[in-house]
Amino acid sequence: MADRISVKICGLRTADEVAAVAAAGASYCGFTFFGKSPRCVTPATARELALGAPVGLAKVALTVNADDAFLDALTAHVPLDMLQLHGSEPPERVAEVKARYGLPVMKAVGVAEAADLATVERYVPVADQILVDAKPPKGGELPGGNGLTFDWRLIAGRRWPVPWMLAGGLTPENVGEAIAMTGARQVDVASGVERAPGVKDLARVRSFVTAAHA
Ligand SMILES: O=C(O)c1ccccc1NCC(=O)[C@H](O)[C@H](O)COP(=O)(O)O
Repeated sequence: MADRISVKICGLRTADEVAAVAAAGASYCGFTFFGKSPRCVTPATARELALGAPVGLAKVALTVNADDAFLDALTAHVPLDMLQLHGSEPPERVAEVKARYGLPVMKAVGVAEAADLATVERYVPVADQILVDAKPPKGGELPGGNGLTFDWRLIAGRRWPVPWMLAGGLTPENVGEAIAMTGARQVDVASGVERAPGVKDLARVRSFVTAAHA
């Protein structure tokens, strides 16, 4: 039997959300550290959530062009399993972060057209994982978490020599089709399982994980 699809639910803000995500069978939970995001949490809140997370649920910190001072404080304070770099960090910065903190690093890359796949290739030698996400709208406030899909046919059948996750506009309704079309073995969602910006709908979280696993 093929391995089960791994699911990451991103942008958690409460202990109830963390517990529900774990109980639903997700593999990763994400905490967002980006001031303009409705999903933003402080390191102090993330610490409490991370300390209360069940064993086996990987805790991912999402940052956007964070400097060493922020990452030093974050990693000293919050027990984390992975760093997700969601800004315009170049490959050299990904390598630097990986070496400095000794944590696996996932680099998000926005895809809107075939040419963007060359960007994915640039990160393959340095990132532990790649998050293949929709490209954010030009001039938008958020570099991710916008609920936008991209044309999944662009990556149908594509394989990279590092683990990768599919993200961007996924929902309980479309995640099965997205997996079937792209061959993704890992999926990530933020807004598609919310009832209001930054507030997870726990029934949709369960439906998403069930649909991904099906
Ligand atoms: O979720 C945010 O608010 C966010 C803010 C800044 C950078 C990235 C952000 N989210 C990134 C994620 O990991 C999302 O899960 C991914 O972009 C997909 O989001 P969505 O389309 O809403 O499922």
